[in-house]
Amino acid sequence: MYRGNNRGGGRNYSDSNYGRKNPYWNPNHGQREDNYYNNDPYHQNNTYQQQQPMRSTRYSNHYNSHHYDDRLNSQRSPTQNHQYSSPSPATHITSPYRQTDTSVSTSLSNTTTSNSSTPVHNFQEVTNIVPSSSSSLNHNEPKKIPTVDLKKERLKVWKMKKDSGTVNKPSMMKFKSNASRSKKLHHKKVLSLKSNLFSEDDEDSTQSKSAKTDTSVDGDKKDDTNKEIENNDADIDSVVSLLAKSTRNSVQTVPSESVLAEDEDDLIMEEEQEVNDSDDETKDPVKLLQTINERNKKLIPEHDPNTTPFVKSFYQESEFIKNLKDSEVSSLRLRDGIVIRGRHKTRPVLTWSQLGLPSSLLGIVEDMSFDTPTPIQCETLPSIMSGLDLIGIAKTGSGKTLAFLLPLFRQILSNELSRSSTHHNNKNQSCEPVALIMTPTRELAVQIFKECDPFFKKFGLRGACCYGGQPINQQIGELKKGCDLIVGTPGRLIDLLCVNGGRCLNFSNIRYAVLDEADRMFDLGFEPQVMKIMKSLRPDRQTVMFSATFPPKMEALAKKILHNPVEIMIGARNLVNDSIKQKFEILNDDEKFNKLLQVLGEFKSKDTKGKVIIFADTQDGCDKLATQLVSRGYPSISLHGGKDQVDRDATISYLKDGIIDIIVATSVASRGLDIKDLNLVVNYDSPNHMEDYVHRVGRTGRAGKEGESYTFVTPAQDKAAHDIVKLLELSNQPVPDKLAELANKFRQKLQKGDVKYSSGFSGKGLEKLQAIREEHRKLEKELFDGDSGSGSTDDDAQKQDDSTTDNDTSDKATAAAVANSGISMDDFKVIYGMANSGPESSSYHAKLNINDLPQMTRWHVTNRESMGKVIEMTSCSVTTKGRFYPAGKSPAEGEDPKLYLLIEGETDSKVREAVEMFKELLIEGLKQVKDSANAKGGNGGGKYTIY
Ligand SMILES: Nc1ncnc2c1ncn2[C@@H]1O[C@H](COP(=O)(O)OP(=O)(O)OP(=O)(O)O)[C@@H](O)[C@H]1O
Repeated sequence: MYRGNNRGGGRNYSDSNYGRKNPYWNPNHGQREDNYYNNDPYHQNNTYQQQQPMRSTRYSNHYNSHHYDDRLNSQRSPTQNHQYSSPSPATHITSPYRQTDTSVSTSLSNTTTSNSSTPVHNFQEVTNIVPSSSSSLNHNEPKKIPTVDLKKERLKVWKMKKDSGTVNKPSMMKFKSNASRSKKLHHKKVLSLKSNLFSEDDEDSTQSKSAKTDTSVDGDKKDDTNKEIENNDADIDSVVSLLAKSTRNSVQTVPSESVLAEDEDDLIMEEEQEVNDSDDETKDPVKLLQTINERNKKLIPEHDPNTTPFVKSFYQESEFIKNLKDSEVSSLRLRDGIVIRGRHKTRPVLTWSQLGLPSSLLGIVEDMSFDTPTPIQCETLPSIMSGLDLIGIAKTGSGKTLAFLLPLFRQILSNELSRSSTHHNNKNQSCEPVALIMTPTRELAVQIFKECDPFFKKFGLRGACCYGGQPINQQIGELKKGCDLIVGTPGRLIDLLCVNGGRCLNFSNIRYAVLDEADRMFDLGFEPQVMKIMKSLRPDRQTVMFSATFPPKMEALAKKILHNPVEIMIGARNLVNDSIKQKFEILNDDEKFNKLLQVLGEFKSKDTKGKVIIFADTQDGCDKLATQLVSRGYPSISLHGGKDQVDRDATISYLKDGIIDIIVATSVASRGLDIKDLNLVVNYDSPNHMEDYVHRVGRTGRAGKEGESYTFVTPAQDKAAHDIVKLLELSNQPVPDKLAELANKFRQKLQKGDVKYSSGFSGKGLEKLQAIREEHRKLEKELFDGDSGSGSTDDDAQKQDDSTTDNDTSDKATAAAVANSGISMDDFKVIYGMANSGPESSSYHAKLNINDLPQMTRWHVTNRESMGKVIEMTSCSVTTKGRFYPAGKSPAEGEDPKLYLLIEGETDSKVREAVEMFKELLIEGLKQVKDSANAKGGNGGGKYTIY
C-alpha cells in the first residue's frame, strides 16, 4: 500500500536508505541492510513496524472533533459553528445530498454556483461601502442601509451635542479622528475604484483582475495619502456623484452613529467595520481591488519588540547519530538527492525518538501512527530544532507540514512563562502570539489549523485561524482571548494587526514564523504584504519556509527575511512526485468534455470511492463544468475565489469527508490540500506555469500512495507542452510522443525568435514585478532628469540585493574560491562561441572545463538537480562531453578532449546566465570540499587529493 514507485529510473524515497528502513516510504524494498541500521535499536522497532499496516487516524481525529477547541466552539452560535466545523459524521450519513444523486446534487451545485454569479462591474454593489454588522453572517444578503449625506449628518449630530453641552474636548478629538477616518475610508473607496492593483490574499482571485501598479507599503506614502485626501475633497465629491449617476444609485456612507462613537469599544468597532468590507472581497473583483488598495496603504502600528531572551535550540544529537560515519551520512544524502546549502551543522535523524522531543510531543506523533519520519522530516527537524532559519523544499505530499509543526510546538511549550501571558481576559491587552504560520490560501490555513488540533487539545493551547472571507469581528473576538499560535493569510493578518491602532493583535513576541508554500507567498501579489508582516515580528525570531517548488529567483527575496538560512532540498525544486502516474491528452477544446467523461468513467469503474479534483482556468469555467458533470450523473461542486468562504470551506469538508467525490476548482485548490483517497487529478485546462502543474497534480499520490493525473493540452498550448516535457525530463519520466511533438513546435518557434520564453511562475510573478520596477526607475529618471532620486527605495534595496548575488557569482568570487581550493583558474576556463550552423546546432555555446575539479565538486556541478535547475532557469541545453583524464594526464593528439560541459542556448545572454549559475555551483562544490577536508583535519584541499 505504501510502496515506493520508481518509474524510468527517477529517484524516489524508496531508493534511499530512509526508504529501505522506513515502512512508510518503502516497506517492500528493504533487501540490503547497512550496518548502522542494524545497530540502531529504534531501527529494529521499525523493522517490526514494517509488518504493521499504516493507520492514519489524523482525519478521523479532525473531523470527529471541532476545528476550534471546545471552549471556542461553545461560545459560538450554531450558525457560527457551522462556518468553522465540518459536518459531523452523523450529518453525513443522513445528508440528503449523500442519499440522492443528480437531483439533489444539482440543487446544491446550483446554489453554490449562483453565489458566484455576481457581475464583475456592478457599481451598485461596489458603491455600497457600508460594512456588514458583526451579527450578520449571511454574505448573500446585501444590507439595506439608508443613504445618508455624511457631512450633513456629522454636522447635525455634532450641533445637537454641542447644544446639549455634551461635547467636551476629548470627545471632540475623537469625533475629529472618527470623522477623518471615515473621510479617509470614503476617499479610499472612491480612489480605489480608479486604481488597478495586483495583490491579493488568495490564489486565484489574481486571475480575475488586472495588475498595473503597486500602491504600496512604505511609510512615507501615508503622508502623501493624507495630503491627497485633504486636497482632493472636491474631486471626491465629483467622482462620487459621477459614480452615483452612472449607477443610478447614490453612494451610501458610514452611518452617523458609528462616526460619532465615543467609547473605546465603538472606536474598535469602526475599524472592524472598515476591514469588514473585505469579508466578501472575492465576490467582486472591483471590490477586491478596493480592499487590497486599502490594505497596501495600511501601516502596521509599530510596537517595541519583546526583548526577553528565548531559547531556540532544543536539539541534542543522539549517540547513535553521532556515531555515524561521515561517509554513511553522505551516502544517505547522495542516494536521496539531498542538497544542502548554508551553514548546516546537523545530521539527519532516522527515527522520531532521535529528535529528543518531550514524551508528550512524541505521544502525539505516535497517535498519528507515523512510524518513521519522512526524508524531509529527517533532514529538517534537527536543523530547525537547533534554532536555524531554513528553506525546506520537497515533493508534494512528503510531510512538510509536520516538519514545521513539531518545532513550532516545541518552541511554544518551551516558553511556558511567557506563554501564559498570551492567555488573557483583559480586552484592552493585545493578543501577542508566540508563533505564526502564513499561507497563501484560506483553505490551506484552515487545513493546517486543523492539523494543530491535537497539539492544542493536549497542551491546552490556544490558536486562532484568521483569513479573509470570514467576518473579522469573530476573529477579533477570538484574539481578544489571547492565543499562542496564529495561522492566517497575509491580507487578513494585516487587517487584524491594524485594528484599533495595533491594540487587538501584535507580533512583537513572535518567536517562530512559518511561510508555507513560500514561493507563492513571494509571488507578485503577496510580497509587499508578507514583507510588511515580517517587519512587525521580533527581529531575533526563527523563520522557516517550505514548498515543493522554489524558483531560485525567489531566493533573493526569501533571504531578505531569513538569517543565514540553511536550504535543504530533497530531490529537486520542481519535481513531480514519482508516485503520480502522469498522463496527457492532446485534444481540441470541444473534445475535452467527452474525454473527461471517459476518464471519469474508467476511474470510477475501478475506484468507486476515489476522489477527484478537476482543475479549470476560470471561475466561470469551473461552474459550468460542475453543472455539466452533475447533469451527466457525476455529483460535483465547484470551488474558486468567487464563492463565499463558507461555501469554499464546506466544499473542502464535503470532499474530505467523502460526501462529495468530485470538485471542479481553479488553482485556489492547487496548493497544500491534503485529501485522503484523492486518487485522480484532471487538468481540464492545462496550467500555464510549471509550479502550478507540480502543485495541482501533487494533490494526488501523497504520503507514498499512488495517484493518477490527466492533463488536457490543446494543440495551441505548445508552451505548456514544452514546460511539461521539461518537467518530465527532469523527473526521468517517459515523455509521450505527441506531447514531445507539440513541445518541439514551441522550441522551433523559440529558435526562430517568433516567441519569447519566460519560464514558470517566477516569470509570471517576479519578472512582472521586476518589469514594473524597471519602468518605475525609468520614469523616475525621466522625472528627475537622469537622477533617480536621493532616497533609498525598496527598488534600490532590491537592486543592491541583486547585485550582491551577481557579485557572488562573479569571476572574482570564483577566482577566490579557486585560489582557496588550490586549483588553477585555467583548469576550468569558459570558452564562449557561436555554434556551427545546422538544424541541430544552437546559436550560442560555452564550454566549461570540469575535468580537473575534485570529484565531489564535479558531482555537485553535474548532478541531476543542479543541471536541472540551470536548464529550467535558462532554457539552455547542457551536455557532458569529452573524457575524464586523471591528474597529470592530458589527451594526446586525436584523443577526446578533457571532460567539459557544453552549454548551448538561443542567445548569448542565456548561455552566460547558465555559465554564471554553474560557477555558483562550482563555488559551492569547492567550499564543500574544503569544509569536508577541514573536518577531516586536512589541509584545506590540495589539487586531486580530496574526494
Ligand atoms: N512521517 C510520516 N509518515 C507517514 N505519513 C506522514 C508522515 N508525515 C506526514 N504524513 C502524511 O503525509 C501526508 C502529506 O503530508 P503534508 O500535507 O505535510 O505534505 P506536504 O509535503 O506539505 O505536501 P504539499 O507540498 O502538497 O503541501 C499527510 O496526510 C500526512 O498526514
